[in-house]
Amino acid sequence: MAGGNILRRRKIVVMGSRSVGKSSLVKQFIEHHFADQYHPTIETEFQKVVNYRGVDFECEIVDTAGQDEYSLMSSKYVIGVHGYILVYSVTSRNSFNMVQNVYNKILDFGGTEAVPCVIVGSKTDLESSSPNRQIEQSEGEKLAQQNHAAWVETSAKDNVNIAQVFELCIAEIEKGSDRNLKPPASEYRTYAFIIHVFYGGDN
Ligand SMILES: Nc1nc2c(ncn2[C@@H]2O[C@H](COP(=O)(O)OP(=O)(O)OP(=O)(O)O)[C@@H](O)[C@H]2O)c(=O)[nH]1
Repeated sequence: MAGGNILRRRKIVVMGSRSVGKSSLVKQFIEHHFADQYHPTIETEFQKVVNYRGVDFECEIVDTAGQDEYSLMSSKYVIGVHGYILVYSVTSRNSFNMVQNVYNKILDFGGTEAVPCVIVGSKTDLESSSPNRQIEQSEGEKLAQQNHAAWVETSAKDNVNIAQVFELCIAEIEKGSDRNLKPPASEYRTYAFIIHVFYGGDN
């Protein structure tokens, strides 16, 4: 391998309510542009190499369609995923509440107590115009602390803190590898199956 570098692959899923600016965040990061028009996302995957502390991480970034309280968690957003970016708009209380809802569903589905995560308050450029800010910075920080997550506010329109979101996510993922977290339930099931096959399950 050139220069002895190991390319580390990391899968990151971007979730949150509809229209909070998930696609705009990802597109600003990958393609360096912002569009005012709203086109609801189906689901899109992007690849980008993120350098964090001198190490290259090949990131697969999944931009999801947006969730509401009735959305069911899918295994494709849990199995093989290393970290999450959970987005709310600072102009929407509903979207802020949805972050905890989505985070809880991820934990329930994975059977784990925490996942590497960055909580993002988007659209800060709108705070001085209409609609005004509904979520104070202190509320965002508190939510992140309660969930052992990182937190940052962004504007995709003004390109504020966009790259930081992805660097923070890698940082949380790397921190997570030291946290000695309980493996997800799906892994327990795999271990149980292997033990059953190799050592017999009749005793
Ligand atoms: N002013 C401002 N508008 C933004 C910002 N980010 C996104 N928007 C606008 O908000 C609308 C929704 O943005 P999207 O990026 O499509 O939101 P999304 O979360 O991907 O939406 P879904 O695909 O429905 O989940 C669009 O009209 C964007 O132009 C921002 O930082 N500032």
